Amino acid sequence: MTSKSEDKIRKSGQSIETLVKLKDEDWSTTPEFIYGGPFITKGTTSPFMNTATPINLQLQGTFKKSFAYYSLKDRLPVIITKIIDSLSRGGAKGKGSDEDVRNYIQYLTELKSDLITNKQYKLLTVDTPEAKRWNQWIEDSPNQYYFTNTWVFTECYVYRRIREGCELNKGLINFDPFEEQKAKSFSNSLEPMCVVAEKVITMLDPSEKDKRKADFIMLLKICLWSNKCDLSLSMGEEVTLKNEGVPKSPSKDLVDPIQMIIDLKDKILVDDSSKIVDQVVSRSEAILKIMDEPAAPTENPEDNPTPEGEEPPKPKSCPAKVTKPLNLMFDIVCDNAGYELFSDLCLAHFLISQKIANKIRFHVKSIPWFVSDVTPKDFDFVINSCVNGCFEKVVKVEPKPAASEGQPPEEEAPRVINADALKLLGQTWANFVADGTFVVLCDDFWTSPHTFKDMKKIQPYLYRDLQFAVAVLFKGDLNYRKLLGERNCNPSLGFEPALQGFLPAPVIALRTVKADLICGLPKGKWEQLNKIDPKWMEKGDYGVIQFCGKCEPLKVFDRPCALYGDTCRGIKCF
Ligand SMILES: O=P(O)(O)OC[C@@]1(O)O[C@H](CO)[C@@H](O)[C@@H]1O
Repeated sequence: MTSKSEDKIRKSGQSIETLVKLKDEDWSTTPEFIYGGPFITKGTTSPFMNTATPINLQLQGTFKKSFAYYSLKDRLPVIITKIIDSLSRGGAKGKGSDEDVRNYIQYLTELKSDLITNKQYKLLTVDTPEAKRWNQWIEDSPNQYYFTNTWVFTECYVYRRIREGCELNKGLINFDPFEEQKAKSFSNSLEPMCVVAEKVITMLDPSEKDKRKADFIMLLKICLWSNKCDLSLSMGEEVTLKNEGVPKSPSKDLVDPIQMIIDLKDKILVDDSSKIVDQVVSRSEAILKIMDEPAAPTENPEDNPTPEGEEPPKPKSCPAKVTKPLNLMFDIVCDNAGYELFSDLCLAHFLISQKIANKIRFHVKSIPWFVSDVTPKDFDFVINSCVNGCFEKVVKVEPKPAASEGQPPEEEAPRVINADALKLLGQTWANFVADGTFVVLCDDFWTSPHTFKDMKKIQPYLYRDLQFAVAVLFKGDLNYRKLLGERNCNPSLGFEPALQGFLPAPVIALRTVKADLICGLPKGKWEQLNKIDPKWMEKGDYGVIQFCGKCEPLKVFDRPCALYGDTCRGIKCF
């Protein structure tokens, strides 16, 4: 494609399909595509272009120099192949019958073939309301081919299909093809978990302002770097902080996430952590004040006279009319299980113990997703495994430099790392789950192909739920892509405009960079990093901590009764 036509696309801001028409519907099944990768063929207008994603367009597999193209062509097929291999080696033993497993293997083989030959999506065949919604989204989608739709749509579609293969085979209905990898990744991360747990224990007593701020910032950074532990980027290969290397650690034998914060200081490209702490704390205090105000009665007693001798009913508001939070809630839209979820739980615990929140809502995925994303089962698994954690390591500590010249360096006693603190935290988290301080939610929107600017339209109830939060923390790269509408915006565009109107509550993003889109960089930084390493956006070596404090005020909801039938009787709210 010429730079002139790139310019045209850039300026028009239109989708590529409106400009480059696929003339031949069957182009994707030509030998040129199947046997040599999607090359541009003579005489056919190909949608593939030898460019990176042009600015302001959405990421999609047609841009051959983009991570989307590489991911659809290589990474995702490998992930499917690995499931097939594991099933062939008995990976679903005891879960489904031999026939179930055979069917699933066949289903996955077809799915992989459809993906690599850029076929048109097939509709889901399971008969559930959620699958029907998915089919509607597919049918409404202007482009229904794997490489020519947006990358996020296709990826989500593939994971939804991986799930459908289980739903279609009775014995595999509860089967998670990634469970084993997630469990392994947890046990391989016990060391950094024990190190962090020991530190977190020192952050839980009520503390003065400066210490509280420093601890909050440290936890944000621990949570940021925990996003390196993502099994989809590694295509299922083991990832722990261990293989990330901790260059200058004083005790080299230890995987120490606290030291990592210092070592990776320069890899945080945008750091709003101080602003996050200040604004979250003051919003939490402001909400607390509103919560303490007496509730205005919402009913007219004359309409419902209390029978003589009975206590008048306590005024209850229709949730649709509630415009002030009833709890100090902090929401975490989770990403990966294992060490990453552990770090999120540490932050959540800190927020509760410092009374910045009194309830944490964890939003997780209802189905296995992007290999290592948290499901409700993983959530329980991580907490239970912390409760039962077993680990001990004696680490040699580097001697301190000599106090004065001529003196030998001061020997340090070895450090013993064990799971005592981890168990204690795990037990408290189990109690928090039991008493409702920690709530696990899994709205289907999180496993839909939609980006967040459309949440209000597609899933208005979820949007409104988020509006009650002190802040909403979005973890990881996929959530980041969805926050930015999967759009390759100008890298120096501010975070707020990049969100394109998605402002339910203050938004925090903690993301290690694993896809080629970003916002909020100082001018010139993106170009400078590209010169050092053209692939810097695909490796998770850099991170951003971004914040948008602007949010939509909570108003009376325009959909009173559909959802709240139990509490909302007719047009009157009690
Ligand atoms: O959301 P996460 O776990 O941080 O990252 C998910 C991820 O591995 O998957 C996508 C490609 O499949 C990439 O954008 C990203 O690298």
